Amino acid sequence: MNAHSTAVKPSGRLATSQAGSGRLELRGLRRSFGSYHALAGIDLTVEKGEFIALLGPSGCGKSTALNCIAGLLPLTGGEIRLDDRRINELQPEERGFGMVFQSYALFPHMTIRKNVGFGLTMQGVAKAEAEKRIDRALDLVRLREQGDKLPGQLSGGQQQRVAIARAIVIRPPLVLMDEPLSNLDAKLRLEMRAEIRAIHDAIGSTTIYVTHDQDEALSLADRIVVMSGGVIRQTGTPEDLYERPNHLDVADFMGFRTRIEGRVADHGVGRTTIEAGGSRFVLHRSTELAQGADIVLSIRPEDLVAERSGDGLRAVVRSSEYRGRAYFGVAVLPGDALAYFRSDTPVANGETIVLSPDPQRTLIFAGDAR
Ligand SMILES: Nc1ncnc2c1ncn2[C@@H]1O[C@H](COP(=O)(O)OP(=O)(O)OP(=O)(O)O)[C@@H](O)[C@H]1O
Repeated sequence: MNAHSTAVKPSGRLATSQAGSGRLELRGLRRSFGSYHALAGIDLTVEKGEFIALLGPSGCGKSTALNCIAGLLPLTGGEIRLDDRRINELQPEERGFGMVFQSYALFPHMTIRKNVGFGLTMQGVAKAEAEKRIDRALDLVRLREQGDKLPGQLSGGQQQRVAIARAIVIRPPLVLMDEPLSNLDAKLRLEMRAEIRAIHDAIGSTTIYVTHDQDEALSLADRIVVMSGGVIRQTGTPEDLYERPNHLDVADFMGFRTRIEGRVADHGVGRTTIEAGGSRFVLHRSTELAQGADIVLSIRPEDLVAERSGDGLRAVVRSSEYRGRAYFGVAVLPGDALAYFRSDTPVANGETIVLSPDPQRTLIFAGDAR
């Protein structure tokens, strides 16, 4: 399928055209419900052809952002621009975006072909052209043979593929997906993930994909946008987000489970002495933070290794389990903070261990980072 574009006719309605399009700009996007700010000022530019994942915990405002972009929810502030035209005032159907939701939202009494072709009928596309486009969309989702069935005769994964075909058949400048795989089992999710990216590449559209699953975001997206509390905390490539979270909320969300407050006791080149969790130990790396500065350490379980002795955080094992290759567990630090660790040998509940943070993979945030 060709990448498609839109232009605003003098009447203000969107019409399709073949010129390049799909660049989306969000400027100071706000949406409040009463005094609650679900979106507290979102700025983001999505380039044509990009695959963006909106990632964040439940309630962070992801779906609200998507619904505002789709035109399903009016803004309380800010501006949405598509290819440098303001589209705030356009109705959802005038925006012409393809949408895929967690619930497939298919018409149960219509055949798969009719479901896929529904948007084309609404657009007044001639029958012969519509049939060709339905064939192509069904080919892309590998459902050509199932066209005359009803949705109820298909599996969950197949129904979601129909929903995707329906979204892309109208050749939208932008495809919006809200947790489209949440209703599928683990194996199917993995298969569909690869298919969604392949379809995106094949049609050259711009895609915004909402998820709370970091693996999904890491594997699918060109850029990930992490939200919390109605704002964007960090935007970057999957590698940036995984390796270099720049905010504690992002770190939490990217799997840095252990969070320990402390201070920089001393530092020199390639060496930082830290007091945290009731222990004093050396991390073999430099820091730009001043001596005496309050800090928060943020560490992934695989990078906090249990030893029987040595330099690190002293803690008491609360529980542990074998996960193939290594043991993972939770230990309690003086002051009751929890540390999530890895051990290469079995550890007993109640045993005192020394947790050694990987110096290069431990994040050090200034204590007032929040
Ligand atoms: N119609 C509404 N009326 C009042 N509050 C709302 C409404 N819709 C959303 N909210 C609130 O706005 C916040 C953001 O909701 P939103 O659905 O965007 O979150 P989300 O990040 O998509 O979460 P989830 O992953 O659970 O769907 C939530 O606190 C929610 O309770």
